Amino acid sequence: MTNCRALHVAVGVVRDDDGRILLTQRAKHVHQGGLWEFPGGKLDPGESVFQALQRELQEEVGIDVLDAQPLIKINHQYPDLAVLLDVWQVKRFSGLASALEGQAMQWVTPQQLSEFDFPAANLPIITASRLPDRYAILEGHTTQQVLGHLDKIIRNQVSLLQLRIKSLPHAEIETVYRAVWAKCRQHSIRLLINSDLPLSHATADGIHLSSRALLARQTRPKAHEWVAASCHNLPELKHAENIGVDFVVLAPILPTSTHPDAMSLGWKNMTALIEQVNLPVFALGGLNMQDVNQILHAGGQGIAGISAFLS
Ligand SMILES: Nc1nc2c([nH]c(=O)n2[C@H]2C[C@H](O)[C@@H](COP(=O)(O)OP(=O)(O)OP(=O)(O)O)O2)c(=O)[nH]1
Ligand SMILES: [Mg+2]
Repeated sequence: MTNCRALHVAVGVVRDDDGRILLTQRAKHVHQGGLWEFPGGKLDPGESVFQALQRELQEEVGIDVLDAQPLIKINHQYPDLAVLLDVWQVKRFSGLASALEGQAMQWVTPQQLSEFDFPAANLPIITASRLPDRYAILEGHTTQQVLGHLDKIIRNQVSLLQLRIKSLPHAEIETVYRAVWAKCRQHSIRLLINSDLPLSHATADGIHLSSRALLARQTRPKAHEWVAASCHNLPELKHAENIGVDFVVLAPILPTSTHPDAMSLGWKNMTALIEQVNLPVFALGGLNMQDVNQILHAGGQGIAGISAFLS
């Protein structure tokens, strides 16, 4: 829940043309001093987050933010201070970044982020900055249909994929997995395997827990680089956050053609739920690419979908 007395801070994830991210080091004597951070600072009275972001990045690193979109909101209670970190992804900027306040500054790859010491609130920001705004879910009734869907997903430049294939005949699952994994490696797509599939020893980039599998666990599954989970309500979201899941899919947001009568959350409940966890949340159900902007402004990481990427 948003804490009204929390210090509202605009934070920028700035990337250069090679995809490296800008980090600065906080001065020794300030709150969270000596730790590395994404540049940014407190909102002035009456300022929007975007205006504060523009001002702070001009003051701290001398760049002009031309375009930015929300990435994630973090509510964090430090022993001495509550903060609301409103983290935006800078899409376009002008000027050459330089450390205008005498602070150390570095451009680092998303992989290198884990080598730096950040304030405790920053872990989900780092995760969010390593994730795209689209998460495709691969389904299909036949091997041919699944592989056809995968080709369309690749053409739509999706870089994060869940192998779900629950509608596929059992005997075909292993063969389809092999073909999908080979294509994912070829196209640099991160692949997560749904925990309900009989593929527990298969190699992939991670595991996607069904909500049932999520609730059955008290700890994060080991030996997976990425752990995601399906959630439908606050207890599931909180459980995912508590056991250290990296990101979640929240569903269903809108009614779908396959489940027209199922209860859906709607935009308002979705926004309220996302606000209560510090996790990257993909929205799923009845959504299409035109909805991405609304999802981002509601605090979500982006859109997940089975059919959204098949056009
Ligand atoms: N900018 C930034 N602040 C962060 C991050 N993580 C995190 O916990 N914080 C906290 C530390 C501070 O309590 C607060 C940001 O305040 P700040 O010291 O940057 O604010 P400011 O730039 O307006 O500073 P000043 O003008 O008062 O010197 O948010 C982060 O990644 N970036
Ligand atoms: Mg600052």
